[in-house]
Amino acid sequence: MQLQFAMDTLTTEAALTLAAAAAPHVDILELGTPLIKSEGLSAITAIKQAHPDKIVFADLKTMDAGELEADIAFTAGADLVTVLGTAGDSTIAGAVTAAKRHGKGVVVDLIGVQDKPARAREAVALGADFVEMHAGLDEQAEDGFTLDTLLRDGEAAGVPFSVAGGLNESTVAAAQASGARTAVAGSAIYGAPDVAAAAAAIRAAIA
Ligand SMILES: O=C(CO)[C@H](O)[C@H](O)COP(=O)(O)O
Repeated sequence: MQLQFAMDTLTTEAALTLAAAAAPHVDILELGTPLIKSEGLSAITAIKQAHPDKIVFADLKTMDAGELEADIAFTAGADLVTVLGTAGDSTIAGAVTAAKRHGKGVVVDLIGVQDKPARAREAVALGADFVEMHAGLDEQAEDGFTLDTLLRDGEAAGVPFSVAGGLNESTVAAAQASGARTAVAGSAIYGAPDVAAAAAAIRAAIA
């Protein structure tokens, strides 16, 4: 199972520090949406140049202009970009067109989608590499949030999926057991006092 580190920070400098600490333990370095909004495409280039051996994931959360937004992120150095599952099919298809031109990939983020298994199948039929079963930071803070629903949706989808929703050392094994191809961990790593140790502990839990 791949481990993806979501760097939800606001400066390229902070992201480079986080990436340097966690890189030995993770497969995918994700530039979180706030980082890309704060620093722009240059942050993607900086992370790819510092870690050419890692898969660089730009969490664009694209909702429109799929081909254009994906194209500029791939040109900047991204290997994977996200498009929202709530976007129209043509937006997903546009991003897939850009991905094919660059030899890169598209992930469809199902944050906020009601019927995640059904939209997951549609996204993969449109050419997405995989989908992200995702409960965002706000949803995680709501009363009654549980990871179980996400994991059940992943199992039901029948297509390749990642899981993101506050995964940590204690819960990541459940994501692996659900059949997820990738576990996404953000706050459990970047919020830890020892970033390298936190990434290593999550890796060890799914080794
Ligand atoms: O995309 C995101 C929020 O929209 C986060 O990067 C994702 O949820 C992973 O972070 P965490 O493990 O803290 O949930």
